[in-house]
Amino acid sequence: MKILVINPGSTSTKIALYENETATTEKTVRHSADELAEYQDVADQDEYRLKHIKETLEEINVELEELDAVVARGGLLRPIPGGTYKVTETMINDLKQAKYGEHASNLGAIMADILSKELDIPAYIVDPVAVDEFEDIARYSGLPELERLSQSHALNMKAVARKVAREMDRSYEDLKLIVAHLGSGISVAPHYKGQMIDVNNANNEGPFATERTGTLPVYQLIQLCYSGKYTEKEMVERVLKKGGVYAYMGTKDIQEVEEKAKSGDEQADMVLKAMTYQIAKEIGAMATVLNGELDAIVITGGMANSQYIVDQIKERVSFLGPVKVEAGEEELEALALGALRVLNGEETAKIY
Ligand SMILES: Nc1ncnc2c1ncn2[C@@H]1O[C@H](COP(=O)(O)OP(=O)(O)O)[C@@H](O)[C@H]1O
Ligand SMILES: CCCC(=O)OP(=O)(O)O
Repeated sequence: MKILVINPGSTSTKIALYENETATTEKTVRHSADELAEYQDVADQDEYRLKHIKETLEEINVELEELDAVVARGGLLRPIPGGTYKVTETMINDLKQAKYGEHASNLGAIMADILSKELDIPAYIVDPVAVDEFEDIARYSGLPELERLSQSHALNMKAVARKVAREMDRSYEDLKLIVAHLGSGISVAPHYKGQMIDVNNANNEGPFATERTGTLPVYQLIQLCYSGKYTEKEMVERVLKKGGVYAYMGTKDIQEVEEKAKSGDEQADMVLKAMTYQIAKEIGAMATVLNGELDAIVITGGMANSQYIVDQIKERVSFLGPVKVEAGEEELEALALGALRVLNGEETAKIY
């Protein structure tokens, strides 16, 4: 089985070719803020990103016709259980309208659908960002009409949690973990015996991140919304794409900010310290969801590559339990294996 794996992130498109369980190629195409700024909506980037995917296949001498299936990271859909889903028209309609929000992962199913129709092969998504395993108590926000939504890095958090469980010689379904994914957005989730029973919404709650504000002071936010300074679209962009580290430092490159901090830039140092302070606070809050009983805290995602960032978080949370670092992400493999389970008949694809 030759499976094309597509993972569209906020700043990159990760592409892999799998031959059964083995990755024969993995490539990350980085997209600059200027390139992406040309597109009004996330869904408009489909042809631009597909061009990069097709060029990658050409570089490795793979004809499109050789592919047996395509699998992609799933986006902001209605809240659904985890698993592998067939890409369907209903799913595509919700994603194109951004019915549950704008996010780069919405492009996964959209691009997989185009290729699936072009090549007459099946298309799937696995553990999309909309995976919802909340306990009901976690759904309360404080206003009945605003229910909290589970929108997170579910795919990577679950894949990494399983990996850590294997390393601990335990089963994921036996463990109590807090997993913090530090990417363009940040998710901090308590995993209780294989279920992600709470998580800050990585789009608009919790710590500020590379490009996102996270939780904001709500009264001041209302005042800003009604100040006449910004349209609704501009406010959404400010919260999702132009907030967080970017708003303070004018860059989404955390390595650049770290270098500045290390060379004595006080603003850079404070911004990183404030972000790691908020991440540690969120981990502390999630520890209460597990009544303080946890087997490990797992730090993962792109920013987990930074010892500087990891050390600052560890300093504040180590008292809660052992901290394990799984830098980067396991998303491409998790996607490929999710598709393979369906292609091999071990699992039936769910319908959205
Ligand atoms: N070595 C590193 N040190 C610090 N930050 C890093 C490093 N590598 C990647 N990052 C940061 O990680 C973030 C991207 O993480 P990733 O998990 O790939 O996210 P996404 O898929 O959400 O774009 C970016 O903000 C990037 O600057
Ligand atoms: C919306 C949740 C997923 C998320 O934030 O992903 P990125 O960090 O890749 O933007």
